[in-house]
Amino acid sequence: MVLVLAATPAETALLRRQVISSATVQCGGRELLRGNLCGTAVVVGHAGIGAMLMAMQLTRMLTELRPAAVILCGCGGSYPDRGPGIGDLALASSEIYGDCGVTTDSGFIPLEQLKIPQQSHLAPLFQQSYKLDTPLYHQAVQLLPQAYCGPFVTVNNCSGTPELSRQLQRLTTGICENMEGAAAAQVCAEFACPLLEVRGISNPTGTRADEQWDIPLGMRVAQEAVLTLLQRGLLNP
Ligand SMILES: O=C(O)c1cccc(C(=O)CC[C@H]2O[C@@H](n3cnc4c(=O)[nH]cnc43)[C@H](O)[C@@H]2O)c1
Repeated sequence: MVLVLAATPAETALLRRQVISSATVQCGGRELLRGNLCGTAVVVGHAGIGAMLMAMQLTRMLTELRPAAVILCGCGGSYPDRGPGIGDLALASSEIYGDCGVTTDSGFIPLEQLKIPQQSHLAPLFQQSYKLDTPLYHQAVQLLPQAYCGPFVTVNNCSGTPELSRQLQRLTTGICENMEGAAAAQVCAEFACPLLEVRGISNPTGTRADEQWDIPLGMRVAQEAVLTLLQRGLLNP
């Protein structure tokens, strides 16, 4: 079974309409949809917005459901001057915590570079980025040749100004900003569960101008990509 996961229900509405032989299952007091999507056994669920809710809900789901893999889908922002534009599809080769660290007069210091003692036998090590270039990712790259592929950046503080946007792009070389991916990658790494992250671009980062945002389009593009992947035999070669 594959767990198809998004932050919000709007990001799976199209997928849920296509699930057949469906039944509702409970996880942590929330409803998930179990069934068959394009010939693949799936559970479709939602974590809520942001890294904390993603970590909490995904931990529950992996513990209770034990999926063979997770596909995280949703909308995301694209950094200026690089890669995808609105309505394009993006696949994550890695996930980076973009704003975990310290902002100083001389720039941003990633948390991983601070001299905080960590003891892995007592607590999990903090890791700034997670590689997602697994066999699942490489299969998806082949099945979705139109997709932009590269690092994704997860933030709590979204880049609503051109300055912050450019800074994050320069520091990370990311192609897509979001609020959940690195947390999903961290939890999946802990559980040794393969993760694929697929996002449709809903907006450029650095602007809040309404005419530059199309959230329904970003959500649709990501879901259509999930359908294409399953129809083309991802996980069922
Ligand atoms: O109102 C704003 O200026 C604003 C800026 C960034 C994001 C939001 C959201 O409400 C997005 C929440 C939701 O969508 C994903 N998402 C979509 N675009 C972005 C983005 O440019 N930066 C970060 N996250 C984005 C995100 O994964 C959340 O689930 C509002």
